[in-house]
Amino acid sequence: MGPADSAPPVIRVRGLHTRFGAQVVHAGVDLDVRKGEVLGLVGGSGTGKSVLLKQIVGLLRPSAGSIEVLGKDALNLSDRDRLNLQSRWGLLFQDGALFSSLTVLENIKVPLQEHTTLPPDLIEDIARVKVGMVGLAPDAAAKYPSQLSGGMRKRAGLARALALDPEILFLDEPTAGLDPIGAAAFDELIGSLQKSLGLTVFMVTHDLDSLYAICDRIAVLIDKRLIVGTIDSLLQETHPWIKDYFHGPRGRAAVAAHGGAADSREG
Ligand SMILES: Nc1ncnc2c1ncn2[C@@H]1O[C@H](COP(=O)(O)OP(=O)(O)OP(=O)(O)O)[C@@H](O)[C@H]1O
Repeated sequence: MGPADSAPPVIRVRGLHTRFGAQVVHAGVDLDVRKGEVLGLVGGSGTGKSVLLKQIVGLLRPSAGSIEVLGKDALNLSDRDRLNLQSRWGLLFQDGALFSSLTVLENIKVPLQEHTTLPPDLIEDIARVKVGMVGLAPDAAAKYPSQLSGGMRKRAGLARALALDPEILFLDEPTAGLDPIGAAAFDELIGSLQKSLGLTVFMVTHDLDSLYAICDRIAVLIDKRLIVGTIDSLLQETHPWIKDYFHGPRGRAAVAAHGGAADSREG
């Protein structure tokens, strides 16, 4: 069931360094994201998770190192190749980042209008399919973002991220701001879309429930580098931050909710 270890990585980061003035954020980050896996990126506040995501999608440039996405050198792309690569991933930021002056349907149409030459009626049909795909009622299509709940806005943002049938889905704190039931429903939606569409998912999160529910592997940003493993392997790590994170009260609650066995490993 799990993604094959032998498949070439969809995202490959090597020797990444990031510096903002005197502040060093990353000092030798290495990462392989495998095709078809859900990788969760966690770490303390301000450790550089969002910066890493932005670097992978080309919104920020690292100080040194290499980033390959879908076999392309993401730091040295022509404008044409960049546009082409951007059409192969979907991006969902925390608040959905919808255009407030456009309806849900119009928001979903934007990437189709920007990246394809499909006729308007086909774009309309595709956008309506995406509305259904993320579990929004058909009448949500005509609403403006301000008329939606936080959960609906996230779903609309997800529909837009899926507009071009991407190979990779990037999510930054997808469940932030949702109540536990809404967050669990959103996790379930991402998990089922990932399976049915064969997506590779790269997700920055603070949500331990999300890690247990849908992540195949977890990358922990710690001491300016990444430690990558499965939940089971990370439960055995001795680094104090990782121990606190997975064995602390929230970690125990997540284990209890998802039927894991962290406590038995603590003794
Ligand atoms: N464009 C930028 N210019 C200068 N400093 C930046 C920039 N973007 C981020 N930083 C700094 O880099 C550090 C890492 O920021 P980042 O947003 O990646 O943290 P994070 O791990 O996502 O944190 P959180 O979990 O709190 O969202 C922070 O100290 C932040 O202030």
